[in-house]
Formats: sequence, C-alpha cells, structure tokens
Amino acid sequence: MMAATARDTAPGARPHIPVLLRPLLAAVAPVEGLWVDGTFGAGGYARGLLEAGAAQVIGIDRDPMALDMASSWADAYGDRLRLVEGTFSDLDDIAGAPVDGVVLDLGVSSMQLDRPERGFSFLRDGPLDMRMSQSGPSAADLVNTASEEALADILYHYGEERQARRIARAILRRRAEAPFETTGQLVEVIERQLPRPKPGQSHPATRSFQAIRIAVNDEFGQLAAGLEAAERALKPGGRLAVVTFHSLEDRVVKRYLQLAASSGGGGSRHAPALEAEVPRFTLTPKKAIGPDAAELDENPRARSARLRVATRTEAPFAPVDRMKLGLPAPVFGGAAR
Ligand SMILES: C[S@@+](CC[C@H](N)C(=O)[O-])C[C@H]1O[C@@H](n2cnc3c(N)ncnc32)[C@H](O)[C@@H]1O
Repeated sequence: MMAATARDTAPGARPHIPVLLRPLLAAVAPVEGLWVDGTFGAGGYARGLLEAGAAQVIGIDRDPMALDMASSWADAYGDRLRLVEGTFSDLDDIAGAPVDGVVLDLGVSSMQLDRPERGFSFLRDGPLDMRMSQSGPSAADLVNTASEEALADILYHYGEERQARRIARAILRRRAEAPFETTGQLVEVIERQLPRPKPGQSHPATRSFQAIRIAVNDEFGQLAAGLEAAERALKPGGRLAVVTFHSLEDRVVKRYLQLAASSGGGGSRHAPALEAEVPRFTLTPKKAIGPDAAELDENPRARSARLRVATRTEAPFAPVDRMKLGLPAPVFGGAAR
C-alpha cells in the first residue's frame, strides 16, 4: 500500500492514509487496462492501481488543490497517469472510451480537512467555506441565506441531527446580528444548542458540519450521477469499487448496486422496466467490506469506511429510479461543481 508522504500535507497535519486500499486491490485483482480514479485526492488509490498493474489511470478530482499537489510525483508515471479537474458524475465523458475499472473514495480528504482555510473542520477556525471545487456558493452563503426550514431539513436529512430545528432557529437568530464568516462562529452556535458530549461521544458539531458540507457540494446528486456514469463507462467484466464514510452514503451505493444486480432493477416511474431485464452488475463480493484490526490501529479515521465492489455485465446501461435509492431529500439545489 502506498501511504501519502509528508509532502502531501499541510505543515503539522497528519499524512493522508488511503483507506481500505489493500482490500480494494485484492477484491478487484487482477488490475489491468484503463482505470478511472474518480476521487483522486492525495493520489493513494491511483498510485496503488498503477503499482498493481493498471496500464493507465485517469485521476479526476473537483479540487484543483488535489491535482496541484500531485505535480511533484505524477510526472514519474508519464502517460500512465492523466489528471483531470472535474466531477466523477462526468467520468464516462472524461474517459471517452470504455474502461476496465472505476474507483470512488467518497467524501473529503485529510488534506482538505486539515487545512483551516478550506473551512471543512469544526476543530480548526477558518473561513466558512467547505467547497471542494473552490467555486460556487460556500457554506457561509448557505447558512447566511437559506430559510430556517431549508437549514433544518439539511441538518436533519444530511446529518441525521435530531436537534435540527433548534440549531436552525439559533443560526437565524445569530445571523440577524451579523452574518457568519468563520467555522468557529458556527461551532459556537451549535455547541450552545446541544448538551456537552460525554467522553467517547463525537463533537457536537460533527453532524451539522457533515450536513452542510454535503449540501454545499451536492454530494448525493454527485453520487447518484457518478454511479450511473460508472455503469455507462465500464466494459463488460469491468470492476466498480466504491468506498463510503457514513451510512447515508453506503445505503445509496448498496441500493444502486442491488437494483442494478437484480432482474427488473431498471426503469423508472415514468418508464417502467421491461420484464425479464438482465442484471447490469453482479455483486463481487455480495457484502460490504470494512477495515480489519490492523488498518483500524494504523488509521482510526477508517472506522466507518465501507467498500462495495461489483462487476459489470454485458447488459446495456439502464437508469435506475432515483426514488428507490434512498437519497435524502434534495434541499439546497447542489450548487458547487
Ligand atoms: C477521500 S478523498 C480521496 C482520497 C484518495 N482515494 C487517496 O487515496 O488519496 C476524496 C476526494 O474526492 C474529491 N471529490 C469528492 N467528490 C467529488 C466529485 N463528485 N467529483 C470529483 N472529485 C470529488 C475530493 O475533492 C477529495 O479530494
């Protein structure tokens, strides 16, 4: 496994350790031909795939910083590594040819989380930003302009925050005095609404920050479109591997693959599936893979990670009914690319 080195990180930050890379490479072996890494990040997966035998990897990230940081080592792979700034929802167009494998490692990278100026972390004060792409409306735009109801919906649906209404009300009261500018100001408001956490419990702002980040980056819209793009791009026999970090994401990936792996999974409310439809994926293995004890020891951040792997069949692409994916309600309109 290729761990990222110190040069990939902000001063004082922890290096990015690729999560579940070893089991992923084992599950998709043998690695050959053209692969897409739709969430390039610090490049841990892309390097892992190249070292495992991929002829070429297209590394996509919506964050220009991720691609900039790879410039120090990417050249060593020559034409075998092509880096593209974009979103994985467009991965089939970006690849431009049928591919042998697609990997998606969802969420934020340690590089993004550990840099206060990116505004992803409730532990480090910085501008209230959270845009992976560094463009489009920011988290500050969202908390300063969304209605109380929309904010409460975001916190509830994307963060499973039970005190969503209470926090949304407090955000509106605070922003009437002065607009939010920093992560610290938001953390302070959230902390005042929730009981002090007991030892071992997560930080009170964890759920709200996850929710706002998901809304700012339209992460569920991207996920549904990314799974479809992967289905379109993969050759028969091609492999899809997706790593998720929370149960909301894992549920969507699981349902997508279950629908695509069953007969009759395609079609939508408007265009019902034909009977006797042929499965477009097989689940390989059937169940999700989690981190083993050694990985948890090395990287406690891997605790909630789940890997699902599927193999594309010969059946043509068919859109799944998004209503069946268990997508949380769309509430912010998914602005940032
Ligand atoms: C968890 S990190 C990936 C880490 C990577 N596997 C590694 O080993 O270094 C997720 C990365 O995906 C990027 N990302 C998230 N959603 C994306 C999307 N829809 N399209 C493209 N990149 C995305 C983020 O900017 C971040 O850099």
